[in-house]
Amino acid sequence: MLLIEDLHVSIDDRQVLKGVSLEIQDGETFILFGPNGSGKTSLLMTLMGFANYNVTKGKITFKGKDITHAPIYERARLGIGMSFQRPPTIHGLKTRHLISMCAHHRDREVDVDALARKVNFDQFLERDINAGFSGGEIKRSELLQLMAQKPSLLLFDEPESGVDLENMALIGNTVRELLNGSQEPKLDLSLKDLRAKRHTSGLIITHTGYILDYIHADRGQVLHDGVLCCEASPRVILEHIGKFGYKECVRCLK
Ligand SMILES: Nc1ncnc2c1ncn2[C@@H]1O[C@H](COP(=O)(O)OP(=O)(O)OP(=O)(O)O)[C@@H](O)[C@H]1O
Repeated sequence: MLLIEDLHVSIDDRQVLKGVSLEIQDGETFILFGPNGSGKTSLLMTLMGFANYNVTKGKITFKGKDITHAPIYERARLGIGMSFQRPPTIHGLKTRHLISMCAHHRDREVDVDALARKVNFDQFLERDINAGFSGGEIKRSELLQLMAQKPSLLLFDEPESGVDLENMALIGNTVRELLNGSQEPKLDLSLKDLRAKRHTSGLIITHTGYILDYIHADRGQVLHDGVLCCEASPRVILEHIGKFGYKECVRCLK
C-alpha cells in the first residue's frame, strides 16, 4: 500500500529525514517510536504532503502511484488520512461542516450526528474547529474527521497525548475500529487471516505505547535523528526503550 524509498526531507535548510525507507502492506499497522525532535511528525507531514517539508531525494508510492510531489487533496482523495498532534484552530468553520466535507466523497450521505455520538462529540458540532477544545476533545474531533473520511491509510501522531485514562479507552477502541473497518476480528482467526481481512493500514507514532493495549500492531521501528533503526515487535521496542532509553538505539545504527 505505502512504499517509502530513501526519503530525504528538509525544512528550510535543515535536513530532518536522512534516507527513510519503509513499506507498509495492506491491513498492516506500523508503530513509530523515537525521541523528541527525531523527525516522526515530519515523516507524517511529508506523507500527507504539507508544503514546508521539502523532499530533496527519494520517492513515496501509495497504491502504486508516485505521490512524492502530489498535493494534499490528491493524497486525501487516494485514501490517506491524518490525525495531527497539534491541529490548528479554524475560526469560522463549524465542526459539523468539516465532518460533512470529510465524508463528501462517500457514496451515501453520512449522518454526522450519529457518527459524532459514537465518540461523545455531538455537543461540539456547532463549535468552530478546535476553538477552545481540551486535549481530549481535540483527539475526538480528529477521530471524528477520520471516521467520516474512512481513509485506507491512517496516520496518527500520538493518539494518546493529552487524553485521560477514561477517554483513552474510547480513543483506543475507535482507532481499532478504524483500522479493522466495520469488521470486528474473530478471535479464532490466525494472524495471517486476520491481516488478510483488514484493508486499512496504520502508521502510528507513540511515546507511551498506551495505544498498543487497544490495537493489533504488526511491526515497529525507532526513528533516530532522521534515520530508521531497531525493527522489532512494538512491545519489545517499548520495553527496551523503557529499560535502556533511546541512546541504545544508536548501537543498532552502527
Ligand atoms: N516548521 C519548522 N521549522 C523549523 N524546524 C522545524 C519545523 N518543524 C519541525 N522542525 C524541526 O524538525 C525536527 C524534527 O521535528 P519533528 O516534529 O518531526 O520531531 P518529532 O520526532 O515528531 O518530535 P516529538 O516527539 O517531540 O513530537 C525538530 O528539531 C524540529 O524543531
